[in-house]
Amino acid sequence: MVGLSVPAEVTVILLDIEGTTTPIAFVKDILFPYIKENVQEYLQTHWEEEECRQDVSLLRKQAEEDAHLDGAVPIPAASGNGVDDLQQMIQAVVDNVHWQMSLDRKTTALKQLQGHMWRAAFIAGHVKGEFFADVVPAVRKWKAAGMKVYIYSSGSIEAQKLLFGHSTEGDILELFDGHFDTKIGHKVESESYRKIADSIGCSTSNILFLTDVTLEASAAEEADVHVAVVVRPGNAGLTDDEKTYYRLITSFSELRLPSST
Ligand SMILES: CSCCC(=O)C(=O)COP(=O)(O)O
Ligand SMILES: [Mg+2]
Repeated sequence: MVGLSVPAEVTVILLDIEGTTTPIAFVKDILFPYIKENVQEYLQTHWEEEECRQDVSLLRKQAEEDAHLDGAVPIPAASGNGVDDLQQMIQAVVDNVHWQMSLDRKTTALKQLQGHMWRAAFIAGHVKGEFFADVVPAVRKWKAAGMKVYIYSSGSIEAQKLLFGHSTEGDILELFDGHFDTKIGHKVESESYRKIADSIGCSTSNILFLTDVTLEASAAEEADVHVAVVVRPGNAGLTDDEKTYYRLITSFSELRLPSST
């Protein structure tokens, strides 16, 4: 039979976003350029607001942790010395954000700011979440079959909700039972998957995780989570060993649930 049989013990499907539900091109060509082009103006406009202050404070803490990295951009503490000081500080934050994005870093600090910046664009309808054509029909089918479906992405939970709540398919947030981001842990660490299972109230072996990134698949597998690697147009290529080792799917429609014929 064509497709991938989902083990009978699986009751939860956990989905990555970029490269799994959503083309990498949408994130890299639409969402990320929006941040790079607008971060300076965003900081100028929102600097005094509490949410923005917290974002900057988290970025500053991250910059301190990153100080040992090649090319790291520090964010000085505020000295309160007037307009020049403020402009220098904003510039440092802009440079830090650009530096982190040039490395496609998945820090909680960067992802939190990005989520806040995308909010206006999604709500105004300037940006709409995009999904591969098989995604929404498959998720509906899984839900009808009694599966729980969760999202686990490096994108902040707030950004995830914007993507699914303001999409080309309308508001499809109701299809998901919950969301996880890097606040629970990084996707390449197996402990994150144990914490996710605890939070859902199931065993790790009840979860099937779908992702495009083999490092994430490997971390999940180490925690006894079932995994399948999703191969989509525009995704990074896999080595021959990875192609042999992992169960691969090119569409969610290839998954065969235990009760499916
Ligand atoms: C609106 S979700 C933003 C996606 C994002 O910022 C990201 O880093 C995606 O990473 P993923 O873990 O989904 O591959
Ligand atoms: Mg991904």
